[in-house]
Amino acid sequence: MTLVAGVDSSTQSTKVLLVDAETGEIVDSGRAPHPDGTECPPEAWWEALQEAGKGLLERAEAVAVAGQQHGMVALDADDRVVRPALLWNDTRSAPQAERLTAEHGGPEAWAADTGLVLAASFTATKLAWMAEHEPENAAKTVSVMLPHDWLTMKLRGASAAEATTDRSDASGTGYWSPHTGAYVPERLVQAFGRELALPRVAAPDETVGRTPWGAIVAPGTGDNAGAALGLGLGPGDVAVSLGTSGTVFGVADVPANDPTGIVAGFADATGRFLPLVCTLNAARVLDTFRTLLGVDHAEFDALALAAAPGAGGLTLLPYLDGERTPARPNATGVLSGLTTGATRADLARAAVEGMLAAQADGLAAMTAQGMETRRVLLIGGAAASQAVRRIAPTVFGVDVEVPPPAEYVALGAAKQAAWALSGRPTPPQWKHGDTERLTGSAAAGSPGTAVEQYSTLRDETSSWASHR
Ligand SMILES: Nc1ncnc2c1ncn2[C@@H]1O[C@H](COP(=O)(O)OP(=O)(O)O)[C@@H](O)[C@H]1O
Ligand SMILES: O=C(CO)[C@@H](O)[C@H](O)COP(=O)(O)O
Repeated sequence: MTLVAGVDSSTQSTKVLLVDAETGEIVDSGRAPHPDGTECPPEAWWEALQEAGKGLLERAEAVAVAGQQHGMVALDADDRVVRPALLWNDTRSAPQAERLTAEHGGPEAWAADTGLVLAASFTATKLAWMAEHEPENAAKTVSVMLPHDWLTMKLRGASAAEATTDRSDASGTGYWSPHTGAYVPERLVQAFGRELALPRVAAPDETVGRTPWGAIVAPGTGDNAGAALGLGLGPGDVAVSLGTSGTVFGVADVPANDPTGIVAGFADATGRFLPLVCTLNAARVLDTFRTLLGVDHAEFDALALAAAPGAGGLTLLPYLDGERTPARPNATGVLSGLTTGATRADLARAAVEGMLAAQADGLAAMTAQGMETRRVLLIGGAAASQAVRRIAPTVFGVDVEVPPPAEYVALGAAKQAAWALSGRPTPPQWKHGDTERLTGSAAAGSPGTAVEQYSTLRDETSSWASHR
């Protein structure tokens, strides 16, 4: 049996899958946690990769790394990390996002040039923040790359000069064009004040190097593009991924061009495109309320499912760690409609409904961008929640399909590794088990539903100074 390994270096942990290259059957897996926080020394990801991949990686004939998008890994002339990586969910560069947008052509020009309207998540704004706030670190920086680029370089034992990235992760920087497939050096200079060495953008199925044990290394990819590849998304398929981030995405033949900035014009891992909406708050919203209620996952689900739809009028605006969609980087959560009649069950239900309603906004934005939605697939850590599965169709107003539980990002990375190893023109078509289909009754947005409660509160709070 030919084995390949797929790595998902995501926000909270590293997951490694060892997979049969022919069938996609998962033979073995490992996992290791990452430190908490919105900045992280890249060495911690490398240690987690060693731990999660112990006894697995050396058995693989090909390896690929998918990773959390956008994180700024800045390196000096000796390829040493200059400062802890600023992650996609770090909102400190929101003022730089606003300034760069205003000073250099406005949202339309950025969307046309880079597929993105700048938000604090994107790498360009993090570079601008470092240039403004840490001039000594900025002066030392000679190259910049993304988490999966850095890990891929480490796996190959390569130097920064030899480093590679892929289209999907390059498309989340703010200095790469999905239209031309090339970097846009002027945008990088506008952000950082000067040029920097950037990783070469490899072809989707390229072999970019070898590991010390002789396995081939594929280019890797951003985590959402990894999930799209792992799921084998086709026309009309839209994935909703509930990890630290909540993401709504599908594959397309042309890049999105959304001057409102809600839908990002990313590229995918196969040569196509990946329109995507991202919220900063998803699985951790449930973690926070679960901890406050002092219950485990199963007890939390039972509570949420015991409450009536609408949670007795209790409504959560789930922007606990600031928010990207809508663009409220300094926002905090808001709980509205609290009465003496509120129950623990209402509180759990409000958390689930508020988190899902924010994703419903993402689905609506994808439709507004012309993305056809024939099937909604629910994945990510919080898709394991029975409450999320049962409540999602009622909040989204459409049936939801849950694929068999798996780490689809790591599976996508493994599929890319198998593709590079095979030398074939297209990725392997691995079969998954059957999806579970869940049906809801309430239509999204109709009066009295969670979406209506959420959107009213969302709009009412838009004028709050703390939410602008
Ligand atoms: N049964 C469950 N119910 C709700 N949330 C869950 C459940 N199992 C795991 N999670 C949550 O999923 C999250 C991790 O998901 P994951 O997709 O790996 O995140 P990330 O990709 O951001 O690292 C954690 O916040 C965890 O608490
Ligand atoms: O910023 C984005 C997408 O634009 C996030 O989706 C990150 O890529 C992190 O993903 P998770 O670790 O939450 O899966």
